[in-house]
Amino acid sequence: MEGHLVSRKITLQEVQAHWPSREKDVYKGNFGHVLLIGGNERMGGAIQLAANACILSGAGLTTVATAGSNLPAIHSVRPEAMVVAWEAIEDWRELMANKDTLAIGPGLGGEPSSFIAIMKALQPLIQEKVVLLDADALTLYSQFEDELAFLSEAKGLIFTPHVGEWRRLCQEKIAPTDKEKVLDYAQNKHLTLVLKGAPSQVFLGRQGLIYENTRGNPGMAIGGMGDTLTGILAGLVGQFQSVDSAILSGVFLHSYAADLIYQKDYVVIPSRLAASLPEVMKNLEGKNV
Ligand SMILES: NC(=O)C1=CN([C@@H]2O[C@H](COP(=O)(O)OP(=O)(O)OC[C@H]3O[C@@H](n4cnc5c(N)ncnc54)[C@H](O)[C@@H]3O)[C@@H](O)[C@H]2O)[C@@H](O)CC1
Ligand SMILES: Nc1ncnc2c1ncn2[C@@H]1O[C@H](COP(=O)(O)OP(=O)(O)O)[C@@H](O)[C@H]1O
Repeated sequence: MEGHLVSRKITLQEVQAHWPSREKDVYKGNFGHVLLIGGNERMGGAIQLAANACILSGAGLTTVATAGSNLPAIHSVRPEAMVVAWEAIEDWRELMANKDTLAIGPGLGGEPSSFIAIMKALQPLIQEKVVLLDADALTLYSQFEDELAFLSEAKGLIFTPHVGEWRRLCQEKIAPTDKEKVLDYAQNKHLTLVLKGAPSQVFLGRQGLIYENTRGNPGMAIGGMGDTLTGILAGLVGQFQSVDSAILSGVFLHSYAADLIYQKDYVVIPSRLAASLPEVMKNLEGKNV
């Protein structure tokens, strides 16, 4: 039956109540090292947007693995990022070993062999990692689902499809409005599923819960907005007590920051949204220093 399950709401009050404050003596190692993988020669902007949002949402350290041609652009826009050209990577496992969160997909392109090589390198490390698949990585996942079943053993597994990617993921078998079946899908795969839309829904497969976002606006209908969400989510994972609270808070933060811009602007430019994050997060923390 469609729409049978009741969703909880992700509200400003709830997000504010659980927003973490930074202790006085923290250092970058307390907030996670994120590895972002994506950005082929044509879509370097996608991984750049993700890296920008990841850093500006407070990740302790951010490393980007991308096509070599993207390195100068990323360095010049976000010197805080460490950047590795994927042509030069001889051992993906070594690169992944000291990273806590891996986000794969923005601008990756659809070429299967390098994706499978990355996934094979990840397999022995899977239980220590939080893994987020987005964009082209979701399309590739839908083609190699059986080989990638090991992903369910990850410390945290997050998929962030828009409706087009969702259709591919479920082989057109589950309507995005059929919450019961979407939750079943997330539960079977031990997955936190962010089904992006207006509004976005979050299916917490490991807890059997569904949340609906209460923010977002039509100014967000612009390329790069999902890449920005991926950066925010990856950036928050190392800053929250649990993966699920980071994802719920991140989905809210993304659209809340967009709503603040939409009050004045007709369209919400993704890099502008990212630039506003440190201040918006400070207000969500709500603690006077
Ligand atoms: N600056 C850049 O380099 C950018 C790169 N991008 C990258 O472009 C690649 C392809 O992503 P796309 O999403 O464009 O293409 P996809 O082919 O993955 O998805 C688009 C298809 O899904 C359908 N669809 C149905 N509902 C949809 C919805 N609510 N939102 C979006 N599509 C919906 C569309 O009609 C279309 O057929 C990704 O790697 C992405 O990261 C984009 O994010 C745009 C910006
Ligand atoms: N009309 C809208 N109302 C609310 N949120 C929207 C609207 N349009 C887009 N969004 C949000 O913007 C983001 C778009 O993501 P996506 O389609 O993956 O972008 P891209 O692939 O170009 O980076 C999602 O988080 C989605 O929820």
